[in-house]
Amino acid sequence: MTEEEAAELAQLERRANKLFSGRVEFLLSAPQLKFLPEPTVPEIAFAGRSNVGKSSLLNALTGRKKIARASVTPGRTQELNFFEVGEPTLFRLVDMPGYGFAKAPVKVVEKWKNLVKTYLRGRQVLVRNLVLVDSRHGLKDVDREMMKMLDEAAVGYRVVLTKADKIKASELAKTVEAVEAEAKKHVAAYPQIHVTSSEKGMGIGELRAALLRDAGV
Ligand SMILES: Nc1nc2c(ncn2[C@@H]2O[C@H](COP(=O)(O)OP(=O)(O)OP(=O)(O)O)[C@@H](O)[C@H]2O)c(=O)[nH]1
Repeated sequence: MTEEEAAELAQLERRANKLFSGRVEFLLSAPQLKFLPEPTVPEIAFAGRSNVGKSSLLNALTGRKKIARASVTPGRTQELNFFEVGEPTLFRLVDMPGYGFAKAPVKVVEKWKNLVKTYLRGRQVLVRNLVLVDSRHGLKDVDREMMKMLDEAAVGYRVVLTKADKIKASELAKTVEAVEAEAKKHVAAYPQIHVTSSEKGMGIGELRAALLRDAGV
């Protein structure tokens, strides 16, 4: 990276930090597609297995303690939750229901697939997706299914490792390498992945800056 590029990135990060610490507001929950908000601004959606740390990451990004509910009961949310960022609203963050919950009844899984697939394929303002993956576990088949679904829907996505504080640096490096190698094989995935810890604030500034770029603001 040249000095100029580094300065530009630092400036973007400062702008992103300021924006995320400003107005971030819950807009609505959509249990069905007919409840989606008007497609007036770009949207960035968050996906991941139940308990991956999605609510915690949303809270860390927005600097709030509980804008999104962090839960101890996996697989609870079955709606798309919309949060607005900026005043006036510049873009939205969309919390998608967690997947891969082993005890979920077939009907719940079907409902999830239907809602998520249709949203991903049909939402014109959806500019980016984040696929969250637990650093300790790496990619699971359910994540690969999600990535395939995004490839097919032609929605570009970033793979984000969560809970990086929970494993040793050497283990983390191995996981990063393995996940990046796999991401390169997916047409819609960014080749570089993000490493984060909501608990320690690791990778949060960089991810905020990336989201600003994605939203084109
Ligand atoms: N050590 C550590 N723990 C984390 C981190 N992020 C989340 N956790 C913990 O992991 C558990 C699950 O986190 P959530 O943020 O509720 O996960 P979720 O993906 O929103 O879960 P669902 O609501 O089931 O979809 C909680 O006990 C969090 O405190 C992190 O960066 N580091």
